[in-house]
Parts: sequence; structure tokens; C-alpha cells
Amino acid sequence: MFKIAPSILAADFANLASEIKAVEEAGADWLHIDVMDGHFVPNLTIGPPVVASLRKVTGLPLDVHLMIEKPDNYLEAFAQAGADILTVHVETCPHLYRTLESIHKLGKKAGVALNPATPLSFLEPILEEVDLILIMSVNPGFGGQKFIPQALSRIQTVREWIKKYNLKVDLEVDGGISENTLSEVVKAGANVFVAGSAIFSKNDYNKIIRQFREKIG
Ligand SMILES: O=C(CO)[C@H](O)[C@H](O)COP(=O)(O)O
Ligand SMILES: [Fe+2]
Repeated sequence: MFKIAPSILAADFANLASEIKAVEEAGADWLHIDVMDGHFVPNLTIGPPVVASLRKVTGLPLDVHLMIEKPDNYLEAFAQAGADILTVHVETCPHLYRTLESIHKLGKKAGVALNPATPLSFLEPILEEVDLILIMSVNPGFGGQKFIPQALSRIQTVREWIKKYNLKVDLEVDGGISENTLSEVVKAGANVFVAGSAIFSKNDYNKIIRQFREKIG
């Protein structure tokens, strides 16, 4: 049930294949891929061709976090590239039901992400339609930012909804997750932990992923 998802945003982009092999061998469960467009967030990263290349070098589920405006225009390209989970931001989706339906029609798992200041009530109408809820614990756009502690009560609330309505939904947290903040987000009820700088800044990926597992308990 618990998944560790290294974010390749903090990996060495000149050696992505070997970086991914290394975290895979160290026990990563998913690979988190941050797609940024320079509009929704003030940064640019990668697109479908890179995802297609990564698909060839790993069997890990590819967890694609779309921090882009008009995500509907790109769902098919990311699905064809080999993404397994496509997560859109509610802030970018005026027709969220339609977007989630499109993702499911492409045969992919559908995730919904919320920025730290977006009301959780946006989730209520679509709780039955999602496979994953992503609570951002930093403002999206960059790796290496400080964990926003207000995310904890938001995770708790969503975990309560998941229990109350008996939903089969992964609850993911992303931003500032490290060996120091992990215990708190586990306690709050998250079950998928994205970590970029906390993993890729270390020399020994086995050791840090083992430390994560110990904290998860
Ligand atoms: O979506 C993201 C940023 O928008 C990244 O997944 C996140 O920043 C991971 O990096 P770190 O663990 O270093 O905070
Ligand atoms: Fe992310």
C-alpha cells in the first residue's frame, strides 16, 4: 500500500537511464515525472518524448504530474509515451469530469492535484472518479523547497473522506518530503511519497530509500 516515488526532477538529466536504474534497484516503487510548462508554473521541464525514452529503460509505473495549462491537449501524447498515471491540477481544469473521463478512456489511472492554497472542497464532486489525489506540500514549480506544514491537516481530511466513503484512492504527497518530514505525512494518512532532492542529493540511494521504509514502518 505504501509507495516511494522518486522525482526525477532532482536527478542528473545527463544520466537519466542510470539514475533510474539506481533508484529502481534501491527499491523505488514508482517514478515521479514532473512536467512543467512555464505558464501554470514558472519553470520548464520535460515532455512526452522524454517519457517515451524513460518507458524503454524502466518497468516502474510512471507517475506523471502535469503542471501545465490545458492538460487535455496533451493527455493522449503522454498516454502514448507510456505514462501509467496522469495527474492534472484542479486549478487547470474547468471541465474536470471530462478530463478525468478522457484519462480513463486512454486506459490510464487518473490523478487530481491541489496546490497548497486550493480549497479541498474542489475534490468533493469528483471523489468517486479519481484513482489518486495529490496534496501538494509546496507551491509547484521547483524541487528543493521547504515543506508547508498546513498540508498535514489537508492530508488528514482527505484520508477521512477516503475511509468514510470507502474509496480506492491513493493519497500522494509531493514537495519537501525527506527523512525529516516523512513520519508526519505517514501519520497524517498519505500512502504515496514523492521525493526529489531528499533522494537524488544522496550518494547512496539504497541507504536513503531504506531509511524512508523504516520511517514508513
Ligand atoms: O512537483 C514537484 C515540484 O513542483 C516535485 O515533484 C517536487 O518538488 C519534488 O521535489 P522535492 O522533493 O525536492 O521537494
Ligand atoms: Fe511533482
